[in-house]
Amino acid sequence: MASSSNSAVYPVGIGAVPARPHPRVLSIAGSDPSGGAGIQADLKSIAAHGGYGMAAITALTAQNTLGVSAVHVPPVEFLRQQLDAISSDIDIDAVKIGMLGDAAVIDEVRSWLEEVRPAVVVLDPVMVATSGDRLLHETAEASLRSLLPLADLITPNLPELAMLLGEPEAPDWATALDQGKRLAAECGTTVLLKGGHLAGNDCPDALVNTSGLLRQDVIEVPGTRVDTRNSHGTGCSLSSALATVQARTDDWEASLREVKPWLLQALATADGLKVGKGSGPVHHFHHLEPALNPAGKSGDFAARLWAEAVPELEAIYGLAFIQGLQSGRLPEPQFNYYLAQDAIYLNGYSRVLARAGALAPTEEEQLFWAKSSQLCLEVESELHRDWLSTRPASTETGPMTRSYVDHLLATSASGSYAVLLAAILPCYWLYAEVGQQLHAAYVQAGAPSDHPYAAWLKTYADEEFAAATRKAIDFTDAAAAGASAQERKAMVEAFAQSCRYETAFFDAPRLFA
Ligand SMILES: Nc1ncnc2c1ncn2[C@@H]1O[C@H](COP(=O)(O)OP(=O)(O)OP(=O)(O)O)[C@@H](O)[C@H]1O
Ligand SMILES: Cc1ncc(CO)c(N)n1
Repeated sequence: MASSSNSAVYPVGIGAVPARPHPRVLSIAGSDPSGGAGIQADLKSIAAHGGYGMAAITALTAQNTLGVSAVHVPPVEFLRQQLDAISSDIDIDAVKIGMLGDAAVIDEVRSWLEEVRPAVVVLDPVMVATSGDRLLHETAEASLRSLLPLADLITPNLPELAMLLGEPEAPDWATALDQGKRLAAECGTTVLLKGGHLAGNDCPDALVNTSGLLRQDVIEVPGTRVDTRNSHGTGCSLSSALATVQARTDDWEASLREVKPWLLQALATADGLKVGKGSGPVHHFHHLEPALNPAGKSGDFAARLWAEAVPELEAIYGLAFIQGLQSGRLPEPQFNYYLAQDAIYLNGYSRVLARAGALAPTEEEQLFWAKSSQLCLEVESELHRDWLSTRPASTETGPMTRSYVDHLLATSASGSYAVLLAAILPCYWLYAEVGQQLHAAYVQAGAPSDHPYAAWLKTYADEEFAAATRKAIDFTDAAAAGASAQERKAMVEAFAQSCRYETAFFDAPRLFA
């Protein structure tokens, strides 16, 4: 949770380049109709990093996750028309260059680059697809070499690195680093060495520049290999993400450190996309999926419950209370009302959690609920000590608070552990989800210190609470596995009802404060 919010920080302007929250990024690359590589991957990757993506198509491929079956390179005059149409109208903050196809295309791109001189140029020297198919005509390799000095960053994989130097492929990382240094010195640019083609558990990358442009000649960013065959388009995705982030940070090391965890997570979640029979694409937008959403584990009861929560979550984000909490424009009496009602609610919720402990079938669960019950009371007294002691707020139980707690108490009186857990869960799950989003939005806005609810928002994204939520989800899931069909139906109803109360609870300050 913490890392995803870190990557949302937009620096306020480092070096000479002002921070641009939505860099305009152009991909000059080939089309992959199956969507995993080429311009399709680039546009997703640029958007995933907050950029505005554009694409001038150098070549059309007919390919899928199994391989490339045909390549068509349209007349270069038409590529030039695309490039001119863009640059005559739009200021381009960064360019990513991918598949070029043949020497005529390379010449055209070189002539355009020399004229337009975009601030950031990342060149991914694409030669061979993951499937082994050629994407650059063999006779164009020398032309490609002559394009390298026009780039700020080159991102070869190990076979491409070897080809650019005219040497055999590096058998290990040390040799690759040595080759990278020589290539960087030869063409006077920064080289990003990629470890994807290494054998073994590690997947390191390294920025190399021997002319003093970096903090040191070699900056290595380690990575653990993700066990997946779905890595189609990782190179495209990485280079376009780097171009986008670099336009914001003007710092290659910072850019790589931001992009690499995103790419690793995109690989780690790739299998869930279920695209194609071969090497499928990575999941560019994994960070938009609720972190606690168990959708990947199809068949799980929790996923069934989550489907009930999604519309409610959307309603919550639409509430004036939540929007005001996020923008800081929420009237203070509403905030105070919310805090006071939350304290009252936590007291009732604590009793319900204690009941779950009493019904729990295992000691692990009994302990978890007993501890959670206690924690609730601690948070209640903290609310009184730190927040409510200095704020005027009624101590009367509001109508929504009463209804919600009554619903929980009634469910606990039914005696079914499984149904009780389903009723308990939304308070964890929706709260964790909303808290995480609110906190991420606050960080993304530059964590303004004059935000009246800053201190509150900071307490929201709590990894320990997220971990407890995951446990609560797992216990509910396990309870459902042993429940009758009738009980499972009651679980869904109890869960959905609590979700509705969660929304109503957030809306109550507007109505009753
Ligand atoms: N299985 C993996 N686990 C973790 N990281 C990986 C994995 N495969 C590739 N990477 C990372 O993905 C990026 C691309 O590396 P790679 O060497 O595979 O480039 P490439 O061959 O140009 O990619 P492509 O597969 O798109 O042709 C690098 O950051 C690399 O470290
Ligand atoms: C169009 C296109 N560009 C790049 C690659 C490299 O992954 C690919 N497979 N297809």
